Amino acid sequence: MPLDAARALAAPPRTARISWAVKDVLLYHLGIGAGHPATDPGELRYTLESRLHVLPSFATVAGGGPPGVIRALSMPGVDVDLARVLHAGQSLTVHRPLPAEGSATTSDRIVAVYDKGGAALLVLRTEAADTDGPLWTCDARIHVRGEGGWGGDRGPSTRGGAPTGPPDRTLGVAVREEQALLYRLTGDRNPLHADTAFAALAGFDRPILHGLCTYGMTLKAVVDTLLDGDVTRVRSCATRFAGVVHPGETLRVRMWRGDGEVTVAVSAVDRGEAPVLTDTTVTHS
Ligand SMILES: CCCCCCC[C@@H](O)CC(=O)SCCNC(=O)CCNC(=O)[C@H](O)C(C)(C)COP(=O)(O)OP(=O)(O)OC[C@H]1O[C@@H](n2cnc3c(N)ncnc32)[C@H](O)[C@@H]1OP(=O)(O)O
Repeated sequence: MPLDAARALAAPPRTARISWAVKDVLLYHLGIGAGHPATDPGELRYTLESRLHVLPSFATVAGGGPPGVIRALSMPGVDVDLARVLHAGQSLTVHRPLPAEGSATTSDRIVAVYDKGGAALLVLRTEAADTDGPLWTCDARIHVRGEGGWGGDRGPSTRGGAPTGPPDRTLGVAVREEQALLYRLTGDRNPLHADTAFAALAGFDRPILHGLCTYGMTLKAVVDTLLDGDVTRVRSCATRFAGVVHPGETLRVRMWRGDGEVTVAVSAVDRGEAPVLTDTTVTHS
């Protein structure tokens, strides 16, 4: 059976040792569009080792990618076809600022399996710690088309939305044509993001962008626009991947300030403002 919810939930956590270097952080920042436009000197904090700050979303790729992507999809009780998988949501809590180089022990396990009828929704939790204590906790929500309908728990029912009032800040963010090809070098080599033939198997007419790439681009937009470029102020970032992003298109990032948090909505400008990220919140100091 490709998906056995009880077995997946009962499986013990998997642990791994990961490490990363300055070069990995620089590559990640390029992968999410840092340095664009190249004329902005502030971008050097993402692209020059002597001024390097680590965007907390680097946690989602530290050590060569989420201890998942393909590995997450082949654990006890989970053996699903990659062409049926979409990233549906992501949350990250950083327990302290990420160092530009380091090593950690990660532990990951499936913490929920929801039966959405036509699909299953898996929640994969990853916790990372080093010798000084916890570093980050991530939850990835993974949508598996065609795997629902076993009569299991449907889970929470949330419909994507955004605040109704005018945003405090709005930013246009260009996604480069080669963005997915660059981003995949950070670890997620899912052919969905590079190979037109594979994208067709998943029901798309061309490769789509990694959800975690849009996630990083959005967090960077918030940090640069509302947090004075200070990556250490970020505490958490949660989002729902409500619609696909195509390399080469322009995104509109709308931000609403709250008390210690920013609510964000991202849409595709040239597709009638189709929602891309909804239910997005960045908490900060
Ligand atoms: C660490 C491991 C990481 C693994 C990553 C995987 C590998 C990567 O390479 C893959 C990718 O990056 S894919 C690219 C990024 N993702 C996308 O582009 C997906 C865009 N979203 C969609 O297409 C649809 O929203 C879609 C298809 C996701 C859902 O659309 P619909 O079927 O129309 O569903 P909808 O009606 O919106 O919702 C159905 C039920 O599911 C719940 N739900 C959906 N997203 C959720 C989320 N993020 N969190 C919680 N619940 C969520 C809905 O609430 C709904 O529940 P119910 O029916 O009970 O109300």
